[in-house]
Amino acid sequence: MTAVEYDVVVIGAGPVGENVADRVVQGGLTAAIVERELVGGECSYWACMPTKALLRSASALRAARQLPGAREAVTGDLDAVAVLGRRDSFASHWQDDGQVSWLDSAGIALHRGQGRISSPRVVEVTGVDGVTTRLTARHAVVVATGSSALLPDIPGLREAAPWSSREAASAGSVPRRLAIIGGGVVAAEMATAFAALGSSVTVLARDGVLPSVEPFAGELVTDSLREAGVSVRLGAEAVSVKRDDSGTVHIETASGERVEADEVLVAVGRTPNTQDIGLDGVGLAPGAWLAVDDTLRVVDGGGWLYAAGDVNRRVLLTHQGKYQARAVGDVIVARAKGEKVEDARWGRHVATADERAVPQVVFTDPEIASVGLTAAAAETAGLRIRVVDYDLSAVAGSALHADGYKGHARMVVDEDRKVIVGCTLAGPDVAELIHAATIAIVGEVPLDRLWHAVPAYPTVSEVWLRLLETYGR
Ligand SMILES: Cc1cc2nc3c(=O)[nH]c(=O)nc-3n(C[C@H](O)[C@H](O)[C@H](O)COP(=O)(O)OP(=O)(O)OC[C@H]3O[C@@H](n4cnc5c(N)ncnc54)[C@H](O)[C@@H]3O)c2cc1C
Ligand SMILES: NC(=O)c1ccc[n+]([C@@H]2O[C@H](COP(=O)([O-])OP(=O)(O)OC[C@H]3O[C@@H](n4cnc5c(N)ncnc54)[C@H](O)[C@@H]3O)[C@@H](O)[C@H]2O)c1
Repeated sequence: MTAVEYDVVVIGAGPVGENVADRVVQGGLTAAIVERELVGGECSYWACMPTKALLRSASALRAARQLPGAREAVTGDLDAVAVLGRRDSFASHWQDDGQVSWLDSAGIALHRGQGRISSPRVVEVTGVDGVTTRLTARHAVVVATGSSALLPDIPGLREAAPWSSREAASAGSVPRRLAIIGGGVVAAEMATAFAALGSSVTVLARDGVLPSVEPFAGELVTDSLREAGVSVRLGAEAVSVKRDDSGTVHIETASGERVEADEVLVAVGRTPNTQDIGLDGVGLAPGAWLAVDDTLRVVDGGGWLYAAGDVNRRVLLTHQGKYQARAVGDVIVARAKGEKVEDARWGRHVATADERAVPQVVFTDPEIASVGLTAAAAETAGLRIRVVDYDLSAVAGSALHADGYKGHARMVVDEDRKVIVGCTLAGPDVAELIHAATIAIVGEVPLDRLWHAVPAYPTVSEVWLRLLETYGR
């Protein structure tokens, strides 16, 4: 067995692992990264990038159709083959050469294969050829193995060969009929995409559509999916699934409804990739999410084991995982060099924004851009809040942006501190607006001062002025 020593060994070369390794190398340490599939991870090939590529052309087409003059210039329907082709290039045709070159240029050593922790600070990598390499980390091992789609225990589901988000994101053709089990982010985005691409889509949304965002946002998306011809069945729970000999999938719900489809996509959440990474050898439970302390060190992990990104379950989003990666990389370097660890709230070595300042954009029609707490979450957290709502279509910039612009904005104010703790914007092209709210929340900018942040006229951002006026001075 070959044996190599590095300062830091990272398991998983998704966006998070790559950023951890880069950060420690920039800090003057050596790093190796272990990857069993493609360097770049879920986000690059089966999640963020391909799904957003699937959605973007339809969104541009909708925008053109909402404008007289442009509408008349649109002479055909969405070209599904061209959309899938553009998606292929955004997934780099499922080749990772570009990312491997980047690792090289960043000075990070790549070991391909399944990584398993065999003893403290030791990772064994088994390649496809069965050859094992032993990597010893002088300072730290970082688990950045991400998550996989969860398959619920519904009779017949596994045998029916369902799609997970991977098959949806990388689909080579558009099924005539697509059924989706789940109503969360993946379900809402993929229903939007495949309906636009020409599928007849049915969504079985047991717990509602986008139940974790403000209720008005989920309602707007539900209405618009229905307008696009999607059958959205709220409260419907799939209880049995069967694929017959002709390939048709039959789904039965708890209330006895029956749905037929050519493919069924299961989108009911994620499970951590920790089943086969050697956790039992260091006294941790295989298959469990990895709990971490404020500096992202694994609880009961001996002090040398860290976990960042999806696998620690703090936030299952690329940008937030990369934010954690910067903190982890820096804290490993600080500890290795005996430097001061800055672990107070908002310190350099902690990911404080994970708690209450996480932005997310759901690329549905309308887009849902949110950051921080919903009104319900703020109340559950015991905050004394005031909810400020504004009709986004009443803003001059929105009316100009598209005829019949439909949208809504909500700001949640902590009345004791007079700062914003949450914001949700629902409307066409609101994605780029949310960073202003993120800054206000992270910066804890007092409302009195926000009055002096004047949005340009006539932009959709003027909703900020309207929200403040509605709140009152
Ligand atoms: C359909 C879909 C769409 C999404 N869209 C967005 C979006 O628009 N914006 C957003 O912010 N987030 C989005 N997400 C979430 C985002 O994809 C994840 O939060 C992100 O990929 C997490 O990054 P990660 O590095 O933690 O894990 P991953 O990207 O899962 O990478 C982990 C890597 O570790 C490797 N690995 C695992 N175990 C081992 C092992 N034992 N040995 C070696 N290698 C191993 C895997 O092969 C993988 O390459 C989406 C998710 C899905 C499912
Ligand atoms: N644009 C984005 O930022 C984006 C896009 C896609 C995915 N993601 C990330 O990927 C993660 C996974 O997305 P997801 O949609 O799979 O999970 P999710 O947690 O967003 O939604 C899963 C939904 O399935 C429901 N559910 C759970 N078990 C069920 C069952 N047995 N039957 C029916 N419904 C059930 C849940 O109530 C929930 O609403 C999310 O956490 C999200 O952060 C982000």
